[in-house]
Amino acid sequence: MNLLESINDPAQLRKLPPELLRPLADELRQFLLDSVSQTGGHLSSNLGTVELTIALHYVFDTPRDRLVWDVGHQTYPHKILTGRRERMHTLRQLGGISGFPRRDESRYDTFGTAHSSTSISAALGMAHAARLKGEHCKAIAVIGDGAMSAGLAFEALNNAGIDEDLDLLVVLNDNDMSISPPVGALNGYLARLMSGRFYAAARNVSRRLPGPVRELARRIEEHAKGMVVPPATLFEEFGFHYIGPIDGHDLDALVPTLQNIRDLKGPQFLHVVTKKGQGYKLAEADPILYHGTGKFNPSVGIVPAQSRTTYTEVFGEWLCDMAAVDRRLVGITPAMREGSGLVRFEQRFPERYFDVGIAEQHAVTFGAGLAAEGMKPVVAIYSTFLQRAYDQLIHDVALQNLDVTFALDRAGLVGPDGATHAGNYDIAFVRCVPHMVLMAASDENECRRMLTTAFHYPGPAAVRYPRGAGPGVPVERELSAIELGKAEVRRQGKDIAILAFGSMVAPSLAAGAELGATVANMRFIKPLDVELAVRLAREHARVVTVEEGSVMGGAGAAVAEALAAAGVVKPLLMLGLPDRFIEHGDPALLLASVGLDAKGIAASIRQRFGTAEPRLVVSNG
Ligand SMILES: Cc1ncc(C[n+]2csc(CCOP(=O)(O)OP(=O)(O)O)c2C)c(N)n1
Ligand SMILES: CC(=O)[C@@H](O)[C@H](O)COP(=O)(O)O
Ligand SMILES: [Mg+2]
Repeated sequence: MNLLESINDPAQLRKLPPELLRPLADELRQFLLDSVSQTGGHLSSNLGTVELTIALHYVFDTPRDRLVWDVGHQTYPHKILTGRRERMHTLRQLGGISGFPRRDESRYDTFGTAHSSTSISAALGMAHAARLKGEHCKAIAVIGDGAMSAGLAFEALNNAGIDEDLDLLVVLNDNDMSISPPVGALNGYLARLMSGRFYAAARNVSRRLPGPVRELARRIEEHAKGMVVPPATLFEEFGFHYIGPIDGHDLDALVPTLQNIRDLKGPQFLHVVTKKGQGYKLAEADPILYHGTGKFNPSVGIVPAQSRTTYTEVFGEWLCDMAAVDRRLVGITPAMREGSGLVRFEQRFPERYFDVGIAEQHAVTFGAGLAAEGMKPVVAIYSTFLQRAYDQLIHDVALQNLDVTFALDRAGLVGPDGATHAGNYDIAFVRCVPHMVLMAASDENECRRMLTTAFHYPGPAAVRYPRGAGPGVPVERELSAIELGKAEVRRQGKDIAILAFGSMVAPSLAAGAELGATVANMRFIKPLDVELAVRLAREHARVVTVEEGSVMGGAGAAVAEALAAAGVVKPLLMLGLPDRFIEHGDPALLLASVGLDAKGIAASIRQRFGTAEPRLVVSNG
């Protein structure tokens, strides 16, 4: 019998006898592997949550009971069991289902996520809402050990445990991994809990467990008699009833434990131990490689392919080169060692490498502290995750004019991760901060030079660059800087001046060639090359700005402000990302869909300036 195909809704799952849950888990895991190997996606974490997902939907009355996933990259089993099995082949593709929970995708997705450590706060809000509305349901947050390391999670714990009547369950899915190995004292603490708490765990749940499990628990309890009762856990000190750790792949332990907890009142904390990559040997052996995958053949595994140099690799190499010549350089990542290109740096300069955990706010202020003492920190951070640390950027770094370099990876559209991970706002939110320097790299070599420029600049400076490869420009070995605030004209034309920023220089050059327009690589968003912008505006009948970032408040707006301040009134077309969230999909298709490929740029210019009389046009795409 194909069990999985018979489940289109958790209500159907709940009708299964418990002995069919194991075969269901095996089918689900196989389906998951087949499916993700054909679409790409977050594999290891999902292989690890198969049993936990089944048990949660089996025991709780979802969606009446609110299941809130943290990060949401481990929700494929949840998607499969909640009516989206047949759409899994569309995962993370244009028009397909998202790789993360989405409220508009399913009523089982109670809270949209993808940035980490929000689940306890959101579930707490839901638990309070239920009580205020007089509804009876449980709010359940499922959070990983990596996500648990963030301040936000602890803010929520701190707030939740004081309320003894709250119908809240926090499930800690502890697989002893973040994307890379977890860091910090919490990780050590969880490991100690795992080694020392089995007796307490068994004692806590044994009284209401079914036959065989109760017997096992009784034997453990018996065996442990005479042991010193361990002190209260950290989570108990926060006001939670702590249960665990239990084996998160053992349905015979998970289901009765959850059934037991279901009937308990007050904040509950269940510590579940799982294995990242469970059930697929290759992923178990290398959960980092299989954290996020492209398409691959499951019987062979991921085969490293020759590909073009990425901006991330350019950064990683620059960091090592600069660290070799300047001992003050310190590299900081908030839990994104692989994604941000710091693997080699850690190997070569371990004493100057800091993975601070999923803690963007701390990463930035930690950098500020280092800079305050004369070190030269480089904070490697995805544009989207810098959003988490905006106050730290302003209050701790910029306000004190501290010498921190920001390497802003994944600037612009990122593709399959979609709107949650798109780095669309950094231009708008960084350029308005005093003291900040902000550059956008138009090719790989310029990226290296800009990083050197930012590093030598004696204040806060950021370089933004996109996900993946650039135009393929060879990268020099020297560490040469660019003159601060100086743009360059890359193509001389007439009538139209295109002022392009970063990744939009290459398509603008192609559009400029088609239209006979002048094209400038503006390089700096701040300080803007006002002199060149004004001169080009004066010399041309029409001005166009192009950026891979939000048009509102973006680089085009900076040009508009500069022209207005200089009293230059010219028809101005501002191209960039529109005032809406852009979904997941192939990055090239996404850029084309918002008119930011060469064809789209040329078409927009023709469409807006196709009239005989130039007119002032401000477009938000
Ligand atoms: C605010 C934020 N920072 C960084 C990330 C990138 N990220 C996604 S998953 C992940 C690791 C999460 O570890 P854990 O919660 O233990 O889940 P696991 O991957 O082990 O299943 C990280 C760092 C993110 N999504 N959000
Ligand atoms: C879930 C999450 O936040 C990360 O795993 C992210 O998907 C990584 O993105 P990149 O693939 O761009 O490194
Ligand atoms: Mg983990």
